[in-house]
Amino acid sequence: MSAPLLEARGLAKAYGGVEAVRDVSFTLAPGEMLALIGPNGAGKSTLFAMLGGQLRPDAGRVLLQGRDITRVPASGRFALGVGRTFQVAATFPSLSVRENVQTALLSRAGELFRLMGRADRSHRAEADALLGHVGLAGAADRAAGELAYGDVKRLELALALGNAPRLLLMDEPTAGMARAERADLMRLARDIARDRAIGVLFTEHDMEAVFGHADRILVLDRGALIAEGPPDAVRRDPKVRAVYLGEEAGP
Ligand SMILES: Nc1ncnc2c1ncn2[C@@H]1O[C@H](COP(=O)(O)OP(=O)(O)OP(=O)(O)O)[C@@H](O)[C@H]1O
Repeated sequence: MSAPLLEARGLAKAYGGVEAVRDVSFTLAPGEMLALIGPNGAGKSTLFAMLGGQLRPDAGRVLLQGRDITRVPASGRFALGVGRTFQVAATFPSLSVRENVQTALLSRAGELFRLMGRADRSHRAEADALLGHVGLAGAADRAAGELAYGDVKRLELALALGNAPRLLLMDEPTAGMARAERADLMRLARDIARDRAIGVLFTEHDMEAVFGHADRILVLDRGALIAEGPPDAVRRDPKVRAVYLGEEAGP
């Protein structure tokens, strides 16, 4: 059997006396949408940062297609095909939508230093193809700063795809979006994950986005993984229900 796309083995991290993440293990397959949920303070951000390379675990391993990347920093993981989107979108507002994607493509190719005067020509066809994938073909010439928020999130997805990731880490992809836009973005991410065999791990507070669009869900509580499985099984799980009982965002 080939190695999973991503494997976490016994990850742990403590801040002083607070065990933020305790012995967490899971795998992620190519093309799979895996959600990471849990109440406030459960350890989601800490786990996410260990997978992205922003934080070194106290114990445990992170493997990408069987390769141990535990000690590889974020920049090195990016080069190995680990992409990331952020809660607050990172775009250049004064550049056009197309130029934003061209810039990401140039930076992948290590050509950023030659950017001046070239962005208008370089990687134009590839940028337009990516914008087509995320439904922004009609907005290519607009300044990124003029986009509606939902479209900024689509642009961010196009920027992440510019690096041809194998694994995409999405931190609260639908934060701040209207309900209808949220479903659209999640569908888009899911289609892209399947079409390109990209494994997607996302944290999310919006339970509709999670239970409607994840193939599988990991549930953290006080640093420990208390449940893992497809949405229906996780929704019925008594441990999960107990954790979310009385919480507004309960599944
Ligand atoms: N830099 C830090 N120093 C000390 N304690 C921290 C630090 N970061 C997180 N913690 C603690 O670690 C635990 C896990 O926090 P973490 O932010 O990973 O949870 P979370 O699930 O992402 O929470 P939220 O949903 O509120 O963002 C919490 O008890 C938190 O207070």
